[in-house]
Amino acid sequence: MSVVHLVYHSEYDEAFLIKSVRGRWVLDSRGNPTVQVKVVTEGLGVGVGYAPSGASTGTHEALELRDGGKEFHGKGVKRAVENVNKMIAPVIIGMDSRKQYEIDMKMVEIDGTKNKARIGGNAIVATSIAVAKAAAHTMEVPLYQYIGGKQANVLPVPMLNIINGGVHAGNKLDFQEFMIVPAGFTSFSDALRASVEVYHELKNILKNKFGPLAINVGDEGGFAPPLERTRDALDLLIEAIKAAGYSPGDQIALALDVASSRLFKQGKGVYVVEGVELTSDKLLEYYAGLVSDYPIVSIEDPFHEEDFETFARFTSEFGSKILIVGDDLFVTNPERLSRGIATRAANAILVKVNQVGTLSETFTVVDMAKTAGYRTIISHRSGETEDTTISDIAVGVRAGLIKTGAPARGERTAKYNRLLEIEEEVEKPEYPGFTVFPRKP
Ligand SMILES: C=C(OP(=O)(O)O)C(=O)O
Ligand SMILES: [Mg+2]
Repeated sequence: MSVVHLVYHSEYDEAFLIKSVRGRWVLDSRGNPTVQVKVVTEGLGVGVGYAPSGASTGTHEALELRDGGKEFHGKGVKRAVENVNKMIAPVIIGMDSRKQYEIDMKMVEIDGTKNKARIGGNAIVATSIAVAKAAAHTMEVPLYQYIGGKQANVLPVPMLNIINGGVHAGNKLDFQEFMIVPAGFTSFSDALRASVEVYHELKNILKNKFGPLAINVGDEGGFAPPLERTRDALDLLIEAIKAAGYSPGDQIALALDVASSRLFKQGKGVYVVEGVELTSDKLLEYYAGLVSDYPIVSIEDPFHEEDFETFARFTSEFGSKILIVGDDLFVTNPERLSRGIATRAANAILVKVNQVGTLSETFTVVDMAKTAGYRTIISHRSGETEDTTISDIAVGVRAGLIKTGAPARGERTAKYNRLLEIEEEVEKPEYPGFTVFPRKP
């Protein structure tokens, strides 16, 4: 049975017909242009969708169409916006906004490429989201209920990236994300409050140890201190959790996104970690050491995006202890996920709508993952906007987990704030805590 069910009434109702579709460029959190689409229905339901943007993108993601040339240093989205207004709008105007799948497939069809390169994944994803929001608004239901029905009441466990490294920061940390995971609480709001307290303790610790420059932040709002070693970053997280009065492992655990495709040297077939060349076997041993020394509950992209084999070995050895998450590995793509399921490459998937390009394909992936017993983590991108759609998706599909950066910087806090609002709105909010992980560390 499908775990995602868009509330859909088949009767004809003029109110849901799409009246207008308008694309424009707006700015994202890195100061780059991105695509915004506004869809209005005949019943005057309004939906606004945005394309987020990654920095450590997977090779197999839907293509983000950029103009090249001089404007915006080549990052302009004029063509993508034009594609919304000239290619997508004429086709979907007049369609029933509740027919998400048909609309998404229409866009896939007129694009005609495997990776949405013609119209642009950015044009398509912003439209897909705007359509769902316009339908929900017309129906006068919140988006999470439109996606998951009245019974959608599970708030996700947040994974908060509070030390940034890799391509998201200007420091020398090889790993991209050092996250705290407040799983030992009974509600989302308590978990978030505790995380914010840890964030502020970390800020004090960093300032005292390294001076005020150490509290500059990276792309996702986490601090980007002048560290070089993974263990030093993890030690600081433990220190901050304790300083805030919480118990590491029991109340607040740790998680990593290695984003290891960026550390992999193709020609030599090795990873460079802290200046040392490691084979995939040695890297696996390195992770084993980290898992035994720290209360780690999840490691994302431990191996590069084509290495299903070592992923599978790691999962068979550590899958009963931690989540092994495929992000660049799966790129929210049904075909790559089925390969992962068949080869037992992981036990969790990072879900980013813009990696695949439409809501319908995203829901298919979530369904597939859940059916295979995989955990699902709904995720932001490092380049974000004020859009809060992922919060509603996380609740709507009962994802259980969300990854949306530090609890600072407006484009990240918007998502947390939306979840606080949803928690108050639903009748019996549930917070899954450690049940979404194989075990408490
Ligand atoms: C959120 C991430 O970063 P980006 O958006 O740069 O891919 C990630 O790698 O999980
Ligand atoms: Mg990642």
